[in-house]
Amino acid sequence: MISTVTASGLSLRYGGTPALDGVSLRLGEGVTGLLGPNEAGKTTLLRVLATAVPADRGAFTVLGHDPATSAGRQEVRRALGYLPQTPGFHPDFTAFAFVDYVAILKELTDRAARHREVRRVLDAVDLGDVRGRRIKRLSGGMRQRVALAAALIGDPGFLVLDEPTVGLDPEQRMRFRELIAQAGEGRTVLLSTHQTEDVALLCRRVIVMVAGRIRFEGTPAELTDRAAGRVWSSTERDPGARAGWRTGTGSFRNLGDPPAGAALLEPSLEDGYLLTLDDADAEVAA
Ligand SMILES: Nc1ncnc2c1ncn2[C@@H]1O[C@H](COP(=O)(O)OP(=O)(O)OP(=O)(O)O)[C@@H](O)[C@H]1O
Repeated sequence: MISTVTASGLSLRYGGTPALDGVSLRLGEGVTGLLGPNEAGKTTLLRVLATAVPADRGAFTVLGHDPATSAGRQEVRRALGYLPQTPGFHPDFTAFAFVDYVAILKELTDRAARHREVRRVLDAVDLGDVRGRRIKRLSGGMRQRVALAAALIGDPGFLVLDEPTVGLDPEQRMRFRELIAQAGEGRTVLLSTHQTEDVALLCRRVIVMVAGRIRFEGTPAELTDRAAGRVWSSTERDPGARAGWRTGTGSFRNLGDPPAGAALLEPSLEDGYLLTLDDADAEVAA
């Protein structure tokens, strides 16, 4: 993998709590999923990489630019498209006016060329027909697409997406996944999500963060493999399981170290993720 984004030893404390605790990573082209429980530090990592907040320690580069200097920071921002967790829409703006406003901030000064670019990104997210509609009259899924269009302005080489599929219905989520997969062709995308299906279906690589640290980095198949031979079914809750839940069929799905003769099940990416979190807890407790 050719690295397009590299980070080493990124740390950031809010008061006494480390939100990032020595994060080192390498990203390449394609979509990398960022999974982790609430408060793991995912948003903080994305904000640091998007140069919205500086780290206390550590360094990173984006497409060869080092944001430690103001000239480098400017280049990183030029190369960046950022969809934050809560996009700051002005509800009375039309979709076109909002994306145009972002395009102005991204230094697209020629009006005609800028308007062409705004139409291009709105068409790319299938909002060409409603570009004149006010944002307050758009559905939640459409608003997310407006935010994605804004992030795509200027064809950035590094796209940072913070939980873009939250609150979308399954059909909208599927459509959004397609758009993100398309966006991942030829550029580096870092996608924070709580949806393990998002990662299984569209990510080339996956990072799991727990308590400000990276606990896993690899392919979705490697994360799934962590649960190989560690998922089994039983008719009663297995007290020896690290985690277990009743499924729709009434049987229990158990994770951990199976008893002899257990009925092993095919692992999912979610199983691998849950066991990675549990292994991390065990490590902290040890
Ligand atoms: N601006 C801030 N001021 C103080 N503490 C903060 C701030 N931003 C984040 N934190 C703290 O840093 C830690 C990491 O938060 P962060 O939002 O990065 O986690 P997250 O993994 O994105 O969580 P979620 O999945 O809930 O969005 C948390 O303990 C959070 O309370």
